[in-house]
Amino acid sequence: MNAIANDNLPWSREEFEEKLREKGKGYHIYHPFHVMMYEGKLTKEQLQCWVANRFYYQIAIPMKDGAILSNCPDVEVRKQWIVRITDHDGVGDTVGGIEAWIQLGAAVGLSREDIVSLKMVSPGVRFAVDAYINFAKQRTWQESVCSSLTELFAPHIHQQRISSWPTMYPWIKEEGLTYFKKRLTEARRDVEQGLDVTLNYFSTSREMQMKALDILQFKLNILWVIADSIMLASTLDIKIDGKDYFHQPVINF
Ligand SMILES: O=C(O)c1cc(C(=O)O)c2c(n1)C(=O)C(=O)c1cc(C(=O)O)[nH]c1-2
Repeated sequence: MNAIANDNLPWSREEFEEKLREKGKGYHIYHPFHVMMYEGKLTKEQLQCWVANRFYYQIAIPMKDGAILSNCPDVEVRKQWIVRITDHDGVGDTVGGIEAWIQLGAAVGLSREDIVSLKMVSPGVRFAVDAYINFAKQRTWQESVCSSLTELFAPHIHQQRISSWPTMYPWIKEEGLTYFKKRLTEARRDVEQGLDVTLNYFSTSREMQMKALDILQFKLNILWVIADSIMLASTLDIKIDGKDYFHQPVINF
């Protein structure tokens, strides 16, 4: 077998997983805004801006997972996947991730209304998050499952916040960390399922494996653009007619 032919063979399951994990080099943990957050360099207003904007991602996740379920004919996959929705929405009296995120808002000094009104959400964040939901609506369920694999890298960023915030931002109330503590275990469980589906479905050819890497890159880009938009919205104080430029309603020309 010559070298060219070898290039076209699918990677082994282990090699493929390694390639997916290598994508972690582009995770938003390395975005300047998240680096500043970890290093304690954000102001209270910047952290509030991040919490209010990220809420738009939080409420999108169950809708994205609902879209995956609607495209998935496999009962066994659905039985596991549905837990992702209740993780965020809650079940009965058990508080879910969305409510925990509102509590994070309170811990950084935002009211419930500040958060749920979405009035602080920048257009760039809306655009990026909506692209994630649309991807899940339009693509096969396996491709959408693959796009969730940024969660491979999420426990690291959650752990960073749990470790650094008490020292770097002592003014944040302790309940603010509840969401991240909750996600540590949930994300590890989610990743096992997502990785298993991806390694099975995309392993039929090198071309399919490359497609999976592209999908993961698409999702990394979404997270990166969310951080870009939040950084811009929270760093620049641009006013037009006395109103914040980033929160302008529709402008009619
Ligand atoms: O705080 C973060 O940096 C971060 C990143 C990600 C991610 O990597 O997509 C998720 C979360 N948090 C998260 O809390 C969460 O519930 C979640 C679900 C998903 C997904 O794609 O289904 N990603 C993430």
